[in-house]
Amino acid sequence: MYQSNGLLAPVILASASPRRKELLGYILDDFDVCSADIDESPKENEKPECLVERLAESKAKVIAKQNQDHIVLGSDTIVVVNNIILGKPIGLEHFTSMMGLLSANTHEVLTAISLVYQGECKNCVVLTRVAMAELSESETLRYWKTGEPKDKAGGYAIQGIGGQFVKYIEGSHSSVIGLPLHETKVLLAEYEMPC
Ligand SMILES: Cc1cn([C@H]2C[C@H](O)[C@@H](COP(=O)(O)OP(=O)(O)OP(=O)(O)O)O2)c(=O)[nH]c1=O
Repeated sequence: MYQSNGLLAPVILASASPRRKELLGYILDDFDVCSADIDESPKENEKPECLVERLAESKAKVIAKQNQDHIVLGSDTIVVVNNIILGKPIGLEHFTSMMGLLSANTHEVLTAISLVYQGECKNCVVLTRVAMAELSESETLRYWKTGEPKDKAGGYAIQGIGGQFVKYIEGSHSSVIGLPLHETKVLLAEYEMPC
């Protein structure tokens, strides 16, 4: 069968994130999207890199179960600061405490990608360091009211209003937004059709 992406099988992005869909569109001509609902809570004493990889793989596996003839891509992003894992803020209080940890500090953003095809998994975890400026209480409240923080790991979006709080990054910008483009391209290339 001819594949427009030049891969062995069609691709499904196992995600509800519009940002991941947009990013994957930069490297693939054609793919389907299907959101994978999984329990994202960490296990006791689970290391951040293990958690993020497990979640990306779980998302891919849930969708792969019904789509054995597709390459399924799952991804997950978490923020880690002072050894504390930050997911998405569940309310203003939670968000304020997150910003307290991130303000005038450096944190890590971990994004895992997982490709599942015919029962086989290929995973990759990408780490990016982000240095944040100091945020005042009023700035924090104003930012919360924009609505941007609520569906973002660590409560901010580097690609949006939150970009003004980022002093510098070391690593992959696309990974912070949710899908490391270079690493995704490299992993997908392992499924290229032979010429
Ligand atoms: C730090 C940061 C995170 N994010 C986003 C990326 C992820 O979409 C989100 C983290 O939540 P995830 O649970 O990784 O992903 P999701 O719930 O958005 O989508 P799905 O599980 O269906 O794939 O935070 C940004 O968009 N910008 C940022 O600067």
